[in-house]
Amino acid sequence: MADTSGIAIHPAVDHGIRPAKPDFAGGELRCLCHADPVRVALRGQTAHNHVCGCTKCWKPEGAIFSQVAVISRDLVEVLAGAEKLEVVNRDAPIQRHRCKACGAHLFGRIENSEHPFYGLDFVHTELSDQDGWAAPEFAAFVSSVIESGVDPERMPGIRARLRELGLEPYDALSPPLMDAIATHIARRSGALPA
Ligand SMILES: N[C@@H](CCC(=O)N[C@@H](CSCO)C(=O)NCC(=O)O)C(=O)O
Ligand SMILES: [Zn+2]
Ligand SMILES: [Zn+2]
Repeated sequence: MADTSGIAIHPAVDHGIRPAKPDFAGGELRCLCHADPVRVALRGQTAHNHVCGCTKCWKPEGAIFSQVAVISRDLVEVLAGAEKLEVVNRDAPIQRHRCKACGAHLFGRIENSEHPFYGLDFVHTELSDQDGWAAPEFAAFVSSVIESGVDPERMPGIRARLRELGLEPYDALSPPLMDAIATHIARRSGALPA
C-alpha cells in the first residue's frame, strides 16, 4: 500500500472537497494581485471540474495539480484589469489569459471553431471567494506531472492519494470526455453520421 501522507495535490482538495450548491448562479474570479486585481465574471455554474497534472494549466504555489473546470464562453466577462492580461501561448489550442503581474490564469479560451471543446472556456474557480462551484470529479493528465519534475517514484503514492480523495486518476481526460472528443472527430470525418 503506497504512503499517501503529506502529498499536496491542490489546496482545493487536500482538506476535503467542498460540494457544489444546487442552483449556484456563478460568481467572480480575481487574480492574486492585492492592488487592482483582474476581475472576471462567470455568469453561471462550471462543469467537468477536475484536477489536471499537465504542464500547461496554472497551479498555485506548492501544488502538484491545477484545478480547472469549463464554462460557456458567453458567460465569461472581464470586469476589470483587461490591460493586465496576456495570452501565454497563442499557438496552443487553449489560449490561457494570465495576469502579467501575478501570473494567475483567469480563463483559457479556444479560438479554433473545429476544436471539440470550442465554445467552452477553462477556468480556475479557486480564484473566487464564492462557495458552491462544481466540485472536482476526477484527475486528468496524471502521468504528466513527471514532465514538471515530479519524481516518477512518487506516482504510486500520488495515484493512491487521488483515489483516497475520490478523484479517479487518468493519464488523459476522463472516459466520458475522451468519448466526446472521439465522437466529435468521427462526425467530422464521416465515420459517424453528423
Ligand atoms: N503531457 C502534456 C499534456 C498537455 C495537454 O494535452 N493538456 C490538455 C488538458 S488541459 C485541461 O485539462 C489540453 O487539452 N491541452 C491543450 C492546451 O494546453 O492548449 C503536458 O503536460 O504538457
Ligand atoms: Zn494579478
Ligand atoms: Zn491541464
